[in-house]
Amino acid sequence: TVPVPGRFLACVTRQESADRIKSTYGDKVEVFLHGHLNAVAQSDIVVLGCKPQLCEEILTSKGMKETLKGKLLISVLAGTTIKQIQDLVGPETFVIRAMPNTPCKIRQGMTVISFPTPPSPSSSTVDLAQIVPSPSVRPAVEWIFSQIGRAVFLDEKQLDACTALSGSGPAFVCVMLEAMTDGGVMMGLPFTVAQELAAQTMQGAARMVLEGSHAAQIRNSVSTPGGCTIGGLLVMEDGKIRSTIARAIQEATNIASSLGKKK
Ligand SMILES: NC(=O)C1=CN([C@@H]2O[C@H](COP(=O)(O)OP(=O)(O)OC[C@H]3O[C@@H](n4cnc5c(N)ncnc54)[C@H](OP(=O)(O)O)[C@@H]3O)[C@@H](O)[C@H]2O)C=CC1
Ligand SMILES: O=C(O)[C@@H]1CCC=N1
Repeated sequence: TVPVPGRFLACVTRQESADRIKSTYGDKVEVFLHGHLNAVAQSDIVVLGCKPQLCEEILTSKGMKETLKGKLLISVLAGTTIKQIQDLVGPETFVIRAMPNTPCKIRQGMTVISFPTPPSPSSSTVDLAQIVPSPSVRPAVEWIFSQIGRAVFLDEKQLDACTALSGSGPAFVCVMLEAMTDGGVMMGLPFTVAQELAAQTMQGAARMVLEGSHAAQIRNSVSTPGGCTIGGLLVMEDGKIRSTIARAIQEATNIASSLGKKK
C-alpha cells in the first residue's frame, strides 16, 4: 500500500499569499505565515517551492537542518541540484527533485521527478542506509504528482532540459496560442471565439499525440494537396518557426542550468 498524504500545510511569507491559499483550499490546507520550522516539524514530506536564490537562506535558517532530519524533501527549484541541497541539509534528509508546471493547477500538469544517483557500492564515504529511501518513497512521490497530471522519472542530468521544455513550456505554448488567436482576429473572428478555437485545437492535437499519433502524421493528414493548410505551413517555415522554438528550449535549458548558482 502506498502511504498517501492526509494533511497539507503551506508556508508562505505574505498575508496575500496566505489569503489566496485559504480562499482556494479552505480548511483542507493549514497555512503558516513565516512559520517554516513549525510547518516542517509537523510534516513527513516537505516540498520546497521558493525561488532558487532563496534556497540556501531557507535551508540554513536556524533549526531547519535538525528539523528536516528523517524527512523527505522534494525540491521544485529550477537549476538547483540534489547535491547542492543535500550539502545544505546533510545526509539524514532524503532529497529528490520534481519539475512540475502550471497546468498542475487543473490536474493536467507534466512533472519530471529525479532521485539522487546512489553512490557506487564501493564508495566508503557515505552510509548507504542514509541515502537509499524506504521502499514506499517512490510510490508515494509518484502518487502525489500523478494526482495533478502526468509524472515521469528521469535522471537528474536531464532535468534542466525538462525545466525548459515542460516547466517553461506552458509559456511557449501560450505564445503560439496567442499568435493563432491574433490570426483569427485579423481574419474577422471575435477574440473570445478565436481564442477558444485556438485553445481547443491545440488541446485536441496534443491529445491525439498523447494517444499515439505522430505530430508529423497529423500535420500531413491535415495538409490537403492544393489546400490552405500547406500554404500556412510554408509561411511558418519561412519564419523559421521550428528552429526558433527549438532554440527557445535550448536557451531556457542553458539558463535553467545556471539558476541554482545565482545568489
Ligand atoms: N512558475 C512555474 O511555472 C514553475 C516554477 N518552478 C519553480 O518553483 C519555484 C517558485 O517559482 P514561482 O512559483 O514562479 O515563484 P513565486 O515567487 O511565485 O513563488 C515563490 C513562493 O515561495 C514563497 N516563499 C518565498 N520565501 C519564502 C520563505 N522564506 N518561506 C516560505 N515561503 C517562501 C513565496 O511566498 P509569498 O508568496 O508569501 O512571498 C511564494 O509563495 C522556483 O524555484 C521555480 O524555479 C518550477 C516549475 C514551474
Ligand atoms: O521560469 C522559471 O525559472 C520557472 C522554472 C520553470 C518555469 N518557471
